[in-house]
Amino acid sequence: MISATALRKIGDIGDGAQTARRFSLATQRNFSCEVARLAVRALHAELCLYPKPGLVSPVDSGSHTDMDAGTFMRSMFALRHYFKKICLAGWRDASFSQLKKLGIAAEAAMLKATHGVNTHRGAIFSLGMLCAAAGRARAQGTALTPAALRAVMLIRWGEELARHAGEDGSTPSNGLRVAARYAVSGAREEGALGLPSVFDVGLPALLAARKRGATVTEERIDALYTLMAHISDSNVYHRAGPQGAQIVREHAERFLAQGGTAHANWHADALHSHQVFVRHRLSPGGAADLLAACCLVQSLAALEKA
Ligand SMILES: CC(C)(COP(=O)(O)OP(=O)(O)OC[C@H]1O[C@@H](n2cnc3c(N)ncnc32)[C@H](O[C@H]2O[C@H](COP(=O)(O)OP(=O)(O)OP(=O)(O)O)[C@@H](O)[C@H]2O)[C@@H]1O)[C@@H](O)C(=O)NCCC(=O)NCCS
Ligand SMILES: Nc1ncnc2[nH]cnc12
Repeated sequence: MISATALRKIGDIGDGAQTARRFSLATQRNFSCEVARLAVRALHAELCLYPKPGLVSPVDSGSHTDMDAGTFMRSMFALRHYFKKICLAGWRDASFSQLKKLGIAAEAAMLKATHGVNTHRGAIFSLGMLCAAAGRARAQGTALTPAALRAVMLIRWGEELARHAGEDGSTPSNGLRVAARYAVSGAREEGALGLPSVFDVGLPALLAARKRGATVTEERIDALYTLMAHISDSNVYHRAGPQGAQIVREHAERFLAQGGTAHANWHADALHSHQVFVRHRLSPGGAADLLAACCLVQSLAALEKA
């Protein structure tokens, strides 16, 4: 467990209350609009990436029969106000229960837009917490670096996120059912630990690919496969149990062992995985959400440099 003092040091966090007063309402709104725009762009980038094994893209619906790229577009459109609101809430030092209310309302907006299909529940949670952390960081005059975002999230909402992970939830979810049946962790534990799969797994993979000169598509494909190899995706367990999770891990590990997108044949290999996943109805939706979260963290850091 990282101590609060160490986290403060990483985040270089100043006196939040005093710094917050220096910003006008218009500044707060403009910043929140920009963060919301980046969040929607991150979801769009994930959707457009192809070939993603078993996942929906503009090319096809992968392992899904109840949704396509249009469903995701409607969901994204419905979520844009949520990302702005949760960023502003973070700026204004909202409690976790206030953030949760926004998250629950966003889930309802998503379900209305998609006629009951869960397109982005994981993203509402992880990208929502990142938008709130970005707002809080900016209010405190803290840079939007990945380390600072994580530190701000854990310092301000870490305890409540940990409590949320231990709660049963008012309505049973696929994630809770999977956790009870297979004793695997999922989105709740990710949140409680400050999104380690984003900061310690996906983001380093994106950066490593960028460093070797990969294209944007290639760096995102590498990050997606790295996430698939590392996380317990409750969507995969829910649909196909531990055997399905084993198939996902094997494909991801093989792809990465061959060098990922640095391998000349990566596109054909990814297409092959896509076909196998569709045959088994596998869909690593949790990894897809976390990839979008990585893209958001990357663009927030770039915003800082601009
Ligand atoms: C904390 C919550 C996210 C609730 O989580 P819970 O554990 O209760 O589980 P789910 O409701 O199942 O939602 C979790 C979603 O998170 C994604 N996910 C999966 N594994 C991981 C992981 N290891 N790390 C991070 N994220 C993960 C995953 O999202 C994707 O899967 C979607 C499809 O899922 P599902 O509906 O199961 O799929 P189908 O196969 O279509 O199901 P059926 O039709 O068969 O039923 C896909 O679209 C991706 O989005 C999981 O879905 C959070 O919901 C919560 O607490 N909400 C309340 C609001 C709140 O507190 N907000 C806090 C402030 S923001
Ligand atoms: N592209 C995608 N396909 C299926 N499920 C997802 N969950 C998040 N993104 C997804």
